[in-house]
Formats: sequence, structure tokens, C-alpha cells
Amino acid sequence: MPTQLEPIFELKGVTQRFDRVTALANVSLKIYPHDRVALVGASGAGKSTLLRLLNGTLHPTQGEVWGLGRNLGSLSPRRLRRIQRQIGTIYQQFHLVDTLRVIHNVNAGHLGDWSFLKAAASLIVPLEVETARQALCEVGIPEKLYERTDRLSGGQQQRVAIARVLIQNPAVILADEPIASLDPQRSLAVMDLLREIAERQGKTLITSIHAIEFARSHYNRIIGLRGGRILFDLPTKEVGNYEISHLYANDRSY
Ligand SMILES: Nc1ncnc2c1ncn2[C@@H]1O[C@H](COP(=O)(O)OP(=O)(O)OP(=O)(O)O)[C@@H](O)[C@H]1O
Repeated sequence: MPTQLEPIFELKGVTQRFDRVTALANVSLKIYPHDRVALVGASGAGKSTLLRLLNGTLHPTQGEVWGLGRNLGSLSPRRLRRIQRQIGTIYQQFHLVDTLRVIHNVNAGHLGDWSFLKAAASLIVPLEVETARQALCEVGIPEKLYERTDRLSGGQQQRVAIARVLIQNPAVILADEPIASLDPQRSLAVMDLLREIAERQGKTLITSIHAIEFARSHYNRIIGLRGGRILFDLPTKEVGNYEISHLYANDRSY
């Protein structure tokens, strides 16, 4: 008999308020290992807030967020950091240090494991060069290893950010609008890369995304958020025009 898979994330009645704004209202959901989930919804719907709750950088006003079997809100800072090593996040604005060479930004993926001294030494003479080169090979830009990061195009910088996550080797990749700063061709390449990594390495992938066509083509589950609530949570093949039009109906930001 197949064993029932445990969720890798569970939100139990989560509400997140910022002053008078309710960014998420009583959200409950489960995400399973190997899910590829697209979070869609208009600007302000709560997608980034949900991702920040999942990676433990934000704790909910009400309710519980469970990740990798732990209630993230009940952990000591040290234990939370240990869980966070298993959760890699990719951001729209890449979050790279522009003035450093690419290898140092890729090696930042080791920071959860390296001591302060080792990290500092690596800034002088880079360590784990072959591992970094291999990660850059996987994202298709091995020749950029020693390039200054700010000399790369936006698409190449996003690949560096993905290589950094590959070095971290987390169980889960969260991507917060990873293609918002990219042109259509580079967007497709980054979407393909994330899907390929998730499939080949068996990682859970959760991405907030505005482009519905990529949500449909690259993810097997779509969660539609509207005004901080889940409007639908369906396998991609069951998401039709009806769901999408309700997601954006009367929305002035669309
Ligand atoms: N740190 C904060 N302080 C105050 N309000 C916040 C904060 N973070 C988010 N909000 C508010 O919470 C709501 C949800 O924001 P969130 O960034 O999660 O939306 P989103 O769906 O990711 O939007 P976008 O697609 O524009 O990135 C918005 O009204 C936003 O202004």
C-alpha cells in the first residue's frame, strides 16, 4: 500500500497583518514534496507575504506555519536557521552583491554551513572553486566564474542567484517573481531552468508569478490569491478561464 506523503509545508489558519492591512486572512494549505506550485494573483494579493512566511523570515500574526515537520514560530533562532538551510529563496531583484565576482555570490550558498572565518578567507582566495564552476555549468554560464557580477545581464544575474541556491542544495526552492525583471526570452529560459532543477533533483518548487501562461506551462498546481485569501487551489489542468477571470475581476491593478 502506498504510504501517505507528509506535507513539507502546512499553514494552519494563518493571518498576517501589517498595521491596518491584512495581507493574508485565515489561510490554510498543505504543500507536498515534489509539488511545483505557482502562486498567482494581482499585485497586493499576498503572494510575497506567503513566501516570507514559508521561509520563516516572517511570523504570522495568527495561526501556525509548519515547515519540514516543525512549527516555525516555536523554534529557537538556531533551530530556525537549521530549517532555513533547507529552504532556498530566489528574488526578483536577485539579492546579489554587485561589486563582487560571480564566484563569491555563488559561494554565498555555503554560508549556512561555513564558519565566519572560512567565509572571510574565501573572499580573499575563493574556496570550493570547482563546486561553484559546476553550479554555473548547470545554469549555463560557467565562463562567468570570475566576472564582476554587475557586468552581467539581468538574465545572467538571475542564473547566478539560481547557482547560489544550487550550492545551498535545499529541499525547497521558493522563487518570488523570479522573471519580473527579465525579457520574454530570458523569462522562458529561467522558467525552464527552475522546472528542470526541481524535476531532476526532486525539489519542491513554489513560485509567485504574474505570467499566467508560465504558471500553466511550468507548474502542476496553481494557487490563486485574491485580497489575502485563497480563491482557488487546483491542479493546473483544472484551472480554466473562469478561475483566472475571477482572480482579476474588478481589480484596478491588473
Ligand atoms: N512590510 C510591510 N509593511 C506594510 N504592509 C505590507 C508589508 N508587506 C506587505 N504589505 C502589504 O500587504 C499586502 C500584500 O503584499 P504582498 O507583497 O504579499 O503582495 P503580492 O501579491 O506579493 O504583490 P506583488 O505582486 O505586487 O508583489 C499589500 O497590501 C502590501 O502593501
